[in-house]
Amino acid sequence: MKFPHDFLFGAASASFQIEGAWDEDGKGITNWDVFSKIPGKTFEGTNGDVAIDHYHRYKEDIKLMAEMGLESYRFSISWARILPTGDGEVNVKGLEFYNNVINECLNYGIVPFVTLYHWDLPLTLEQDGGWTNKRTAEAFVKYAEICFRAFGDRVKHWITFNETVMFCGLGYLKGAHPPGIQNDENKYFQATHYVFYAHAKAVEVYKALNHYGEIGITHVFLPAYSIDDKHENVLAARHANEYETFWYYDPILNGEYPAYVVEQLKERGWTPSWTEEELDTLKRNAGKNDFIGLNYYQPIRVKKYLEAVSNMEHSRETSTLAPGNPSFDGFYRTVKMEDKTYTKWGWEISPQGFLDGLHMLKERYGDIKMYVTENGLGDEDPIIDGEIVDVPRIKYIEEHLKVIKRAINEGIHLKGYYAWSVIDLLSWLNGYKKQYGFIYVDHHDQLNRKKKLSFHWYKHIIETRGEEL
Ligand SMILES: C[C@@]1(C(=O)O)OC[C@H]2O[C@@H](O)[C@H](O)[C@@H](O)[C@H]2O1
Repeated sequence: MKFPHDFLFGAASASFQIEGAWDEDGKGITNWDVFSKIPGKTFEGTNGDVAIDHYHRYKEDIKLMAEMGLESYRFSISWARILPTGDGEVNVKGLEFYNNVINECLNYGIVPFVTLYHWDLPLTLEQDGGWTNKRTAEAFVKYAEICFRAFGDRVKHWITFNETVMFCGLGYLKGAHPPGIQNDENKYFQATHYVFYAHAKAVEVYKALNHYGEIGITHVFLPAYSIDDKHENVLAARHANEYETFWYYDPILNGEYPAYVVEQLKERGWTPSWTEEELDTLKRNAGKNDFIGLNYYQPIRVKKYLEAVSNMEHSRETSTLAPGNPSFDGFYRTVKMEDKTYTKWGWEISPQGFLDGLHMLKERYGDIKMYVTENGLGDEDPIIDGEIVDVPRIKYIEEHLKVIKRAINEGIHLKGYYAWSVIDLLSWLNGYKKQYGFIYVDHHDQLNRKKKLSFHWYKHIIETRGEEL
């Protein structure tokens, strides 16, 4: 049986990770332009100055996507190319670049699926408190409206934010992302709240424009499962799901925060300084979301943790989501299980964990449309006689597509799959070592592109609409 005719087979990227041209054509400086140049912050000192030079090679890259038969391309816009100072004057050359990318996609019949924020924040806003300052939320809404008006005649699929838990958690708890703050729970929860507020306002603005497209948000999907049936470990899994999933999905889809977390924040003095107007904005716009984007890579296996963790010392290594670390509040820790399989970076490979988690989401949020906006295998791809033979990636994606097809047959409202990533690109914490792409980039030979084995495999899957899976 084939995937439904309206199911989109896609692949994804992000501006900072592919574009380069960090200071070209009027682009403003971003938080990552600065943070990635602080010694020790990134793997082998990699930064986005050149990345894979997509800014100059986007026509070649999109042509390769068309050769793969890609139906949709998810990419992000760099805010600082559009508004170099975050909320000041528009940079026309920034609009021009993304108009060119969008038009190139449409020339090949590739559906553009645009992420407005994938972690690269204009530096002026970061320096003024970043997401802990309401100014940033208001600036985001201005930026979003400029993009809706500039591209909305051709872009009909919009994602406001990518993985809020990552840029807020790594920014204010682990310190592995800008602004590099560790263990500041107040800033962390405040930042997440202003992101949700900015999202709700942007949805309201988009709907008022009557562009007849769709808008949503992309969250990490990290379903937590207890390592066994012990009551304390089952409670630990509930706690993990409340803080890592429901805290993120409830304010978007239900328009209010999960009571379990709100109560505990009150007890611990971590409640954001939210206003009635902000909370009402969440409530008023929750029903206007057209979809939720899920970035699924792995579940987490948790057990109760019994030690105080205040002022833990974090590092890039403890921020890679590999199991073994305690939660920020010390309530649980993740566990590497003997009977599971893991990637080279210690992420569990569990298509079943995804299927079980999808049913958990449907139970809590109903029939909301969902896209898998990221899924893929980070690996060091084997090269045999000059060919990139990334069989593990083919197996990983194949198993997850099989589960997605099964989920659809079990009534889960899934409408598309975007592999991370369309092309090998710069990883925030892993430089160019952790590859995800269908297309190889040769950093030893002028960033030349080369089709991997998975490129030809995914092309076949798209052509046959996954009938054999
Ligand atoms: C942490 C990590 C990784 O490097 O494996 O997770 C998978 C993928 O998620 C994306 O949203 C990030 O933009 C991309 O860089 C990747 O980041």
